[in-house]
Amino acid sequence: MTGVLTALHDRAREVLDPVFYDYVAGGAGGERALADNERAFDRLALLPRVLRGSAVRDTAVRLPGAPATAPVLVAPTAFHRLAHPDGELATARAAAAAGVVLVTGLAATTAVAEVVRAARAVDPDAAVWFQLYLQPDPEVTECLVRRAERAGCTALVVTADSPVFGRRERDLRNGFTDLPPGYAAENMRDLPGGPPGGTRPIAMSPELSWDDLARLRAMTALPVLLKGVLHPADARLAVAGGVDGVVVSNHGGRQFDAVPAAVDALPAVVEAVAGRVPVLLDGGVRRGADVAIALALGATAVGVGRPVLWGLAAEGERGVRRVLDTLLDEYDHALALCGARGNADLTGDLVVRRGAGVR
Ligand SMILES: Cc1cc2nc3c(=O)[nH]c(=O)nc-3n(C[C@H](O)[C@H](O)[C@H](O)COP(=O)(O)O)c2cc1C
Ligand SMILES: O=C(O)C(=O)c1ccccc1
Repeated sequence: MTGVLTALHDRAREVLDPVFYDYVAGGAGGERALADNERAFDRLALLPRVLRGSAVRDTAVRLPGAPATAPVLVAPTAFHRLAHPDGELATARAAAAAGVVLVTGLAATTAVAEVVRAARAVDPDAAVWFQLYLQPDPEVTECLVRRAERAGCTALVVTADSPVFGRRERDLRNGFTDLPPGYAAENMRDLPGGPPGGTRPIAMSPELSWDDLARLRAMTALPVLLKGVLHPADARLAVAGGVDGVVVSNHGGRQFDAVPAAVDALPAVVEAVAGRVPVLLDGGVRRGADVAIALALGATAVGVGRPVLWGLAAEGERGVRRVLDTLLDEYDHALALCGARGNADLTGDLVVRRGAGVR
């Protein structure tokens, strides 16, 4: 029950300011979607094949803007310096050392150029992607894209599940609305229309449309992934709009309480995308077996959000490294126990509903 990730979570709860702990741990509304993300994995089981394994298992995946890489990514999360003084620099070093793609966020407390530099100092081939919210002013968006390109990011992840900010009852109760003094969203510094040397607030807009995605698509040669897709029709529109990947996500249950668990939304999106681009998933991944379940259901890779912040808060770079290494070790072990020689042997017939029997 209490694996490495649980222990790091417990430690993070002890060391963090309770207001920031709540910000990370919490979700929108009654936290039903938050709880369901993990519970949905608990409701699924894997049906191993026997006598067909291998001593060496091929866990590498091909993703846009990344060398052959592990099937686990660091999902974009805000404000790493509130978890640990080394902030995003520690996360970047740990991800690079583990061979994992880091998706650094628009709301990072370290500028993207510094994040990429830290990752590349560990591994010159380390892949860092940049997550952004399309800003209502296209000039601001363009400036952010150029910044990510110049920094050396190899893909963009556009988060589409936030037309408005989620109602997070813990944050409302605690009065947590923004970064405390002394911290800033460094990627928002020196932008058109903003104060010289200062930062602009990150805007969310309910008026964004597929035209805005098309404008971004035309703005850059970098691969673009669309994050926060749950409806299969949106997955089809995204592929038609030229995206290079789709991320099935409910934002860790932080946006809308009424949505299903990410892994429950995955199969329909995989079917709609029909192999045209990779489908990624995040939300509720806590064990290597969860990675295996998601891949068996058709995901190419999964993102982890909160566990990375727990590792960071508990032990800095070392804690993030422990989170990622544990998930990758557990995943390799799950492959062995499934009789899989690699990711490709994880097929849909291996996934059954726990408690429902096997047909
Ligand atoms: C504290 C925190 C901040 C987050 N900030 C962002 C963000 O700025 N942009 C974004 O696209 N997703 C953000 N997310 C969502 C994550 O990218 C991811 O979808 C989610 O955490 C996955 O669920 P998990 O925490 O269960 O792994 C955030 C999540 C957390 C916990
Ligand atoms: O907290 C979040 O989930 C999030 O996505 C976000 C977005 C903008 C600023 C800070 C956090």
